[in-house]
Amino acid sequence: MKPSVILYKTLPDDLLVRLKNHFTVTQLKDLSPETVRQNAQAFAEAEGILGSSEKVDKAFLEHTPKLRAASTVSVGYDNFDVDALSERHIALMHTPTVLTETVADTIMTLVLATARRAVEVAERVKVGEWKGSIGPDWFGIDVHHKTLGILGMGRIGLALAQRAHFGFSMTILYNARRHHQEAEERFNARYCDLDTLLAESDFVCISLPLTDETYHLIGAEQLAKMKSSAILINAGRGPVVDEKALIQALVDGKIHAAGLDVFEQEPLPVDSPLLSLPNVVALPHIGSATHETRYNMAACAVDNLIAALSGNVKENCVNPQVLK
Ligand SMILES: NC(=O)C1=CN([C@@H]2O[C@H](COP(=O)(O)OP(=O)(O)OC[C@H]3O[C@@H](n4cnc5c(N)ncnc54)[C@H](OP(=O)(O)O)[C@@H]3O)[C@@H](O)[C@H]2O)C=CC1
Ligand SMILES: O=CC(=O)O
Repeated sequence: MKPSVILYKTLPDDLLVRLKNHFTVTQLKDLSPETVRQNAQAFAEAEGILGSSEKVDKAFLEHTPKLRAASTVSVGYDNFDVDALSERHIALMHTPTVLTETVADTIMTLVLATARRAVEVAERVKVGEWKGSIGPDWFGIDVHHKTLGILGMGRIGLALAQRAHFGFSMTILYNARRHHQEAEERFNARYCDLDTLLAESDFVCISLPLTDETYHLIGAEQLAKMKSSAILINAGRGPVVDEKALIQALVDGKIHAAGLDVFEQEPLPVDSPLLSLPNVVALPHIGSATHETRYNMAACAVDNLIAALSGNVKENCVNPQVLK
């Protein structure tokens, strides 16, 4: 008999067929307590789950006594209680690498859009304000040859450094838990402590995961250390930045602008003060959202679940110790 799995995300048709070739699939809209209650038998039988963005904690796991693998269509896994999964010997699979280049492109988009005020001035054109030669009140600032500070020199940080170094002749500073020889050798990146990076960067780009250590890593104190001409870009996770402190820093002119793909609450509430600030570019968490990359992520997640439930994992496992 095929193992039972819960799918809580829409998959392209061919990937759904691939999943169904291996498993008995119950497709549900989410993992909310209500959905779990209404489908108690399916959760009781499930050996695998596949989807994204839903919280998977101890309380959820009580409803899935047979679970052996969870496959997330994302690289970030802060919505999973990894310790609780590991205690139960449940493998957590994720999708690194396939999205790296696309997310780095998104970060560069935010760098350029904020520096050149592309969204703001395009809106002005649309409402008919472009009536003659533009003056300094529509000007932006240069990106090329500036200093880019990267918080988190992992896969995405490295791909960003490549773009900034070769494409824009930027000086690269970075902070991570350890030194990254590849970044230093290929992109002449310089390791800095956080305070130095904040003080010297024209652009501070966050590509960090959300963990206990990175929660509110950037607050009022850190924002005050940035240049008043500097721009903050966050494409890691919203709660890495204290959003209230960021709004205050933008309102007070402590920093020049912000480009944000992630927020403390998503979707961003329509009454967020961020939306009324002209120097903020707010994107709806589109870091990896291209047709090609989202397809590749879904395919990777399907293959990950097949590998995990057939005891054939070679890569992409967050807690490989459970496989021993
Ligand atoms: N906006 C979006 O749509 C997307 C957002 N993301 C986010 O980007 C994150 C990074 O992805 P990826 O680059 O693949 O992950 P990696 O694991 O490759 O890189 C993470 C980097 O963060 C560093 N880091 C972790 N904790 C700390 C800390 N406490 N202090 C300093 N540095 C730290 C790591 O340091 P070290 O190298 O020293 O271990 C590493 O350099 C994801 O976890 C996710 O949250 C990812 C994809 C899309
Ligand atoms: O935010 C997206 C991810 O893949 O993580």
